[in-house]
Amino acid sequence: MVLRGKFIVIEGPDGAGKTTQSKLLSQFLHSKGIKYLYTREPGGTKTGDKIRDILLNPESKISNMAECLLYASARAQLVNEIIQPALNEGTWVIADRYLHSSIVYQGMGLDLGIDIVEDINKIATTGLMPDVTFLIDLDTNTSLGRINRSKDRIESRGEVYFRKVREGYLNLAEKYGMIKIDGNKSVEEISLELIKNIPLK
Ligand SMILES: Nc1ncnc2c1ncn2[C@@H]1O[C@H](COP(=O)(O)OP(=O)(O)O)[C@@H](O)[C@H]1O
Ligand SMILES: Cc1cn([C@H]2C[C@H](O)[C@@H](COP(=O)(O)OP(=O)(O)O)O2)c(=O)[nH]c1=O
Repeated sequence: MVLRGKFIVIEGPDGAGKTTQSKLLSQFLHSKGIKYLYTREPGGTKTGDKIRDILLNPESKISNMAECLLYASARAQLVNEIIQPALNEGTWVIADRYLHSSIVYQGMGLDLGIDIVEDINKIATTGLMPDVTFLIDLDTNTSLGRINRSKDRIESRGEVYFRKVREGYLNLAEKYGMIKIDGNKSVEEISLELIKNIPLK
C-alpha cells in the first residue's frame, strides 16, 4: 500500500511571504528525498489558469457571489486534477493558498458570510483538508508595501479591505488549527519555523 502524501497549506495576506516560503519548503522536502509538488491558487491547472485571468483582471465585472464561486471552481479543478491524485500516489503537496483564502477574502472581506463560503468549498474540495496549515501573519502596511508590481483586481481593493483580510485570518486561525508565524521575522527564521512543524513521520 502506498502511504498517502502530506498536504501542507501556506496562507496569509498578499505580500506576507507565502511564495518565498513555499520555495524554501520545496527545497527542504527535495533535500529529504520527498516527492512533492507545488500549487498556487487561483490556478494550477489549464482551466484554473483561465479562471485566474478572469478573477484578477481589473477589467472584469464580477459579483461577490460569482467571485466566490469562481475561486471555488478553480479549486475544485485543482483538487480533482492535481492535489488528490498526487496525495493518493504518495506525493506531498505544498499549496500556496487553499480554501481558507476564500473564507477570509470572500466570506469576511466581502461579507458573504463564513458559513456559506465554507459550505461551497466543502463541496468544491470534496472535503479534502490539509494535514498542516501555516498562517504567515503580517500587518497590513508592511504586507501591502511589499507589493511592488501593478495591482490586480483584488489588490486594488485598498487598505480597509486588507485590514479585514488580516483580522479575518487571525480570527479563523484557531478554528482551522493554523500555525501562526510572525511574517516580520527574517526569511530564514520563518523557514526554520515551518520546517520545525512539518510532519516528517
Ligand atoms: N520575511 C521577509 N522579510 C522581508 N521581505 C520578505 C520576506 N518574505 C518575503 N519578502 C519579500 O516580500 C515580497 C512578497 O513576498 P512573496 O513571497 O511573493 O509573498 P506572497 O506570496 O505572500 O504574496 C517579495 O519581494 C519577497 O522577496
Ligand atoms: C485562493 C484565493 C485567492 N484570493 C485572492 C488573494 C490574492 O489577492 C489573489 C491571488 O493573487 P496572487 O498574486 O496569487 O496572491 P499573492 O499576492 O498572495 O501572491 O486572489 C481570494 O480572494 N480568494 C481565494 O480563494
